[in-house]
Amino acid sequence: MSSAQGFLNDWVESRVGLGSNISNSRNTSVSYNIKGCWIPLTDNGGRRSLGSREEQGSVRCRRDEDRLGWFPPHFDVSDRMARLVASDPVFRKDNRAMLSRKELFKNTLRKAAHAWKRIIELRLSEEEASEMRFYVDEPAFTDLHWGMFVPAIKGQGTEEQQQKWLPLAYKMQIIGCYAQTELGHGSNVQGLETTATFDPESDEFSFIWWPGGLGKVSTHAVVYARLITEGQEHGVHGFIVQLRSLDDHMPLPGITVGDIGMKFGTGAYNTMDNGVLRFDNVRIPRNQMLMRVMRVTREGKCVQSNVPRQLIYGTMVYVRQTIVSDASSALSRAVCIATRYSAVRRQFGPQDGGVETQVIDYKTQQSRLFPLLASAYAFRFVGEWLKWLYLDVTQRLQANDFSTLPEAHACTAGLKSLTTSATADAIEECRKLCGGHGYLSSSGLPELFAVYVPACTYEGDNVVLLLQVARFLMKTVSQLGSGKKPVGTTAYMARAEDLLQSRCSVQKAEDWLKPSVILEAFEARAVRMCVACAQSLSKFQNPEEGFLELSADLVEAAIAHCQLIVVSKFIEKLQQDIPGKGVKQQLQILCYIYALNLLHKHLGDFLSTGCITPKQASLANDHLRSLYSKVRPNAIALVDAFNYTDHFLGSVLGRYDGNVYPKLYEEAWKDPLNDSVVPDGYQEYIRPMLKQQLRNARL
Ligand SMILES: CCCCCCCCCCCCCCCCC/C=C/C(=O)SCCNC(=O)CCNC(=O)[C@H](O)C(C)(C)COP(=O)(O)OP(=O)(O)OC[C@H]1O[C@@H](n2cnc3c(N)ncnc32)[C@H](O)[C@@H]1OP(=O)(O)O
Ligand SMILES: Cc1cc2nc3c(=O)[nH]c(=O)nc-3n(C[C@H](O)[C@H](O)[C@H](O)COP(=O)(O)OP(=O)(O)OC[C@H]3O[C@@H](n4cnc5c(N)ncnc54)[C@H](O)[C@@H]3O)c2cc1C
Repeated sequence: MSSAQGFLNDWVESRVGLGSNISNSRNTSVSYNIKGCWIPLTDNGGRRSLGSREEQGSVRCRRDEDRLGWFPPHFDVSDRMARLVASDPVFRKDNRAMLSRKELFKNTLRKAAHAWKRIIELRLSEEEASEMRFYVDEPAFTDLHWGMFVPAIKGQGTEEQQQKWLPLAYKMQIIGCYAQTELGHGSNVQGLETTATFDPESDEFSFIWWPGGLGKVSTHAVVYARLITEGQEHGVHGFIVQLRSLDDHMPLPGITVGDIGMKFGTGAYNTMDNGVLRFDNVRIPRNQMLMRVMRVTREGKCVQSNVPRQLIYGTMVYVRQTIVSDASSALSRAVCIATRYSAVRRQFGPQDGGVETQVIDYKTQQSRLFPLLASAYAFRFVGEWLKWLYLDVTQRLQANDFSTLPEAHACTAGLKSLTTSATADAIEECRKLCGGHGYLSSSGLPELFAVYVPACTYEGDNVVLLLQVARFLMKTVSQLGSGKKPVGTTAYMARAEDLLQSRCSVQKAEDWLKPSVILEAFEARAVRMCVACAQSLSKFQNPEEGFLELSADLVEAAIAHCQLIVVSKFIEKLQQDIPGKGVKQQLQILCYIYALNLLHKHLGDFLSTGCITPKQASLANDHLRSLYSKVRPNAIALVDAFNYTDHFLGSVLGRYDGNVYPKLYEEAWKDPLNDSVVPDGYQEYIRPMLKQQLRNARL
């Protein structure tokens, strides 16, 4: 169930918004707030001086009373929380790269405690608290507590277990993590070696285990282990295990726990205490096994409930869905920095010695940057749709309708994989788009990359997840002749026969402006790649062997299917009423850029499957180029629309006021190396070397 349910219900009697001390005003040349983001379309050719906000025109900001479609975050909430965080010195983050791991981690604890205090003081709603966590912008143990520990108990615990554990978790009287991965097993959950053996004599389990989880904070964990009762194995299940004393935080007997050490980058994900945990005959009461899927009786008998055992993986489905929306946020942030800086940066220029050219005006810059801008919007829309799909499946599960679970699994797995891979690559591309200054820590991009890139691995390695999508697609294809009609995101496969034959109708570049033409090209490509894989698979006597042999092609087919989902949800979004002068038109342009850029990048697929001809590919490319010119005048407005504060962006290059160079200079002097003019070590190392050379020279 969504974390939107029951949150803090036990202790917050009424939910009130923030007090009036937090400014909600913002002057800008605006027209429309779409899904919590703001599109202030400019009328000055997009070349706003990047001056202070007060210098911008002050057309009244239109609120999103008539919000559209799937569940957009409230703009007001988001804006208020961003400002609340930005104005609070405890949430300062510009010094992260300079801190030692211990200082960094302690500072994270301080921020988490302060955030919790503010949440209580201000009686924040769940939505507000969640936005606050977003703007604090620092991975912390609380993410796992709220994001995985609580959902695991909600999804896999019985009513009775929920009543016992959730109030404690909601009040943070216990802090939990999600301990599933072992030293030797992450992707292969069924291969976990940790065992939970039921001992009917004492009514307790014993564990031996090695997890990745929270190394320094959690008092409890949901631990995944293979259940053994009466000498028989019953698959992997979740168990609530207390790790540390609630009095002095010392590990309980039989438990060895600690941090796994520094990870990629400075700052970045090192604010998180990923941990190592060893159990040595730890015993827990029987009723601490999460028993919604399977119950163990007092006698040690296993009783299967009517819910599918895949529900044990339910927490991962929930988190994968949130990761898709997070991808849009991380990507929009990098794109905002790169776009603003590209408008400030000038290189080369007219031969007559006039002002140099803004690098954003180079077609190469546009062809690298604008597809990323389009992707940020595309991922936002698909993320909102996925949230809807997730809520829908959870409601169905409650009514014992499990029919849409496989699709929900395939969509969350596939879109998590697609969007995180694209976002990680995009952040790195944005760094390069900012030239040398992008490599500076103060650009904000190196840390953003370092903190973001593990999203390609956690919650399921991206390739492993695409193979899950491929499995689902092969099943769908194999059922095509059986009368079972594919539905939801695979509904297009019902038209497989037509799509296998269809010919793209494009004759001139503008024909690529028809959503139906784009959709059909993506559908035909996906269906043809899936059917080709299915045909190759059918040649193997052993399907599992075939699956392994063809896995690289299957991954490509899964990507084609997932890209189709993103394109189709973008197009669907545009079929809705979108108020605001010119907004829909801008989004349409971004939609075409998203789709045609994918087509260009994956031309091999489209050509080799015969979906389009080389001539049509060339027309698509011509059209793509012309679309970049249409985005250019509004590029700054389209990134201002994300409404990120300078605090959140954490980037000198992405500053709203465009005052990049003086601030870069200022920032450089803040480095501890510049605390003294002559560096520490001069006397020991530099001086003797120089003197030696002097002596040698004299000789
Ligand atoms: C007060 C403040 C409030 C603030 C609020 C704060 C909110 C916080 C927001 C949340 C932020 C969260 C941050 C998260 C940080 C991330 C930290 C990272 C955590 C982790 O990484 S946890 C560990 C994750 N581990 C994995 O993902 C492992 C990946 N492996 C697997 O998922 C599986 O093993 C597998 C899917 C790859 C294969 O499994 P298995 O071998 O069992 O499966 P089969 O291939 O045999 O398939 C069996 C059938 O089951 C179906 N299936 C598989 N998975 C699922 C699923 N998840 N759901 C439904 N069905 C599933 C398969 O499709 C098969 O079906 P079939 O019909 O039989 O073919
Ligand atoms: C920052 C971070 C935070 C994490 N937080 C948590 C947490 O809170 N709780 C938790 O339990 N875990 C956590 N994890 C662990 C994470 O979930 C796993 O690392 C992840 O699921 C990948 O599993 P693995 O490490 O076993 O990779 P592996 O499966 O060993 O992957 C290694 C390579 O093998 C390939 N591969 C694996 N299987 C196949 C296959 N069947 N076919 C083709 N290729 C394959 C992969 O594509 C990859 O290239 C975290 C990890 C990171 C990096």
